[in-house]
Amino acid sequence: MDQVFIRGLAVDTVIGVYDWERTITQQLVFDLDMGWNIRPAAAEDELAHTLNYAAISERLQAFVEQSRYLLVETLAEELAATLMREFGIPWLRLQVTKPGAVPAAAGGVGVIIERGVKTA
Ligand SMILES: Nc1nc2c(c(=O)[nH]1)N=C([C@H](O)[C@@H](O)CO)CN2
Repeated sequence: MDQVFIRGLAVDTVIGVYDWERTITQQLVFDLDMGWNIRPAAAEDELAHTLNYAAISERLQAFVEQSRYLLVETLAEELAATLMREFGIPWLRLQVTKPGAVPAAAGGVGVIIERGVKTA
């Protein structure tokens, strides 16, 4: 299956389990791979036939900015379900990185989820 992707999309939001985290915003970084057959869009050179990564990025930013979850797990699940429903995405892989959470972890910490069905 072909994929449309978004890498390193940074969004500030309220996230975290500790009291001090409820009073500040922190940066999260999103990497998203979305299964899609891109051949129809390529054949007709037509945006309407593919996943519009700009529109999906905007929706992701809006969703995350207004969210107030404790866990990155919950945010990932709810965000994935929302994007799949609204954009008709059949399969996705979503990585949510919380860069500042563990200072010694230079590459950040977070979760990766895959949801939906990846067809050939
Ligand atoms: N698996 C997870 N572990 C932790 C989370 C989380 O969301 N998922 N969150 C925290 C704290 O909020 C942490 O980020 C504060 O530095 C700890 N572990």
